[in-house]
Amino acid sequence: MSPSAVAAEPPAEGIAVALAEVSKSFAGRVVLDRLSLTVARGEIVSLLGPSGCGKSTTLRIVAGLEPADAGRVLRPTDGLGVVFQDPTLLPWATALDNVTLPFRLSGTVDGDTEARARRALALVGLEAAAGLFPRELSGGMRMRVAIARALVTRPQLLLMDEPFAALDEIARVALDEELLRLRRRQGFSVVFVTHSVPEAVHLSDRILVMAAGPGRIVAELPGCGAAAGDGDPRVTRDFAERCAMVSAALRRSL
Ligand SMILES: Nc1ncnc2c1ncn2[C@@H]1O[C@H](COP(=O)(O)OP(=O)(O)OP(=O)(O)O)[C@@H](O)[C@H]1O
Repeated sequence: MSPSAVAAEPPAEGIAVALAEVSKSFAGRVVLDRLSLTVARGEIVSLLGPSGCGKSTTLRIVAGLEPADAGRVLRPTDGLGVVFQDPTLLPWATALDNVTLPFRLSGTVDGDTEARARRALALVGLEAAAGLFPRELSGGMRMRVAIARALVTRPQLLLMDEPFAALDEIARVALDEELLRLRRRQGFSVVFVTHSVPEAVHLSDRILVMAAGPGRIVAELPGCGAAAGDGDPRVTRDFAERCAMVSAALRRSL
């Protein structure tokens, strides 16, 4: 961490993450300029914006993988789960062993570890695949293992960077539904980076549209996440209208 980097602090009650006036430069080029955002406990918030506007940098600062140069970063002190586009599973380890990895990395394996990993696999519908290796799983199943690994420690906050972008449309929508179901069940918050307007609208309670040069939030719009029920919201007129509003904000951000 550079000497000027800001340290993270725990957020206030009811808040999952807050960035206040966060700035970040790479080699003298300002990538984020006094960016502020707040995510409430249990909320799903998507970051949407043109390529290079700083979505991943924002997520990496929240994750603590990148230091901010200025501003305040408030995030949970008791761990968070991170899922990237590449599920980054260990190819030589079974699905079960991949899910136990966070405990092995932190040296906290105990008599309950395997049962917790099996429960996390069951949460994503993969209890029967515990003994399979990544090469024996489809792309969607590998991503489910990565989600189980991110959730196995029961984090309050999940950070996801285009996690379903490499999947086909059917697998992607199924995982969007899965994530909403898991959130209803476990109550975690999500910061979700995506390039897909329908995905952002489907999943999110709120959508933050970013613009580049330097990266900042230029619009905030409601998604369907909070209203998600059993039916498919993507076929409703309300869904189409929300998508049109987000697309218009995205066009204005260019
Ligand atoms: N470690 C780094 N060193 C130098 N420049 C970086 C670094 N990380 C990101 N950048 C630059 O910061 C800018 C924002 O990158 P970032 O990956 O956050 O954008 P993004 O909105 O997530 O893009 P995309 O949608 O294409 O994934 C880009 O110009 C990128 O080249």
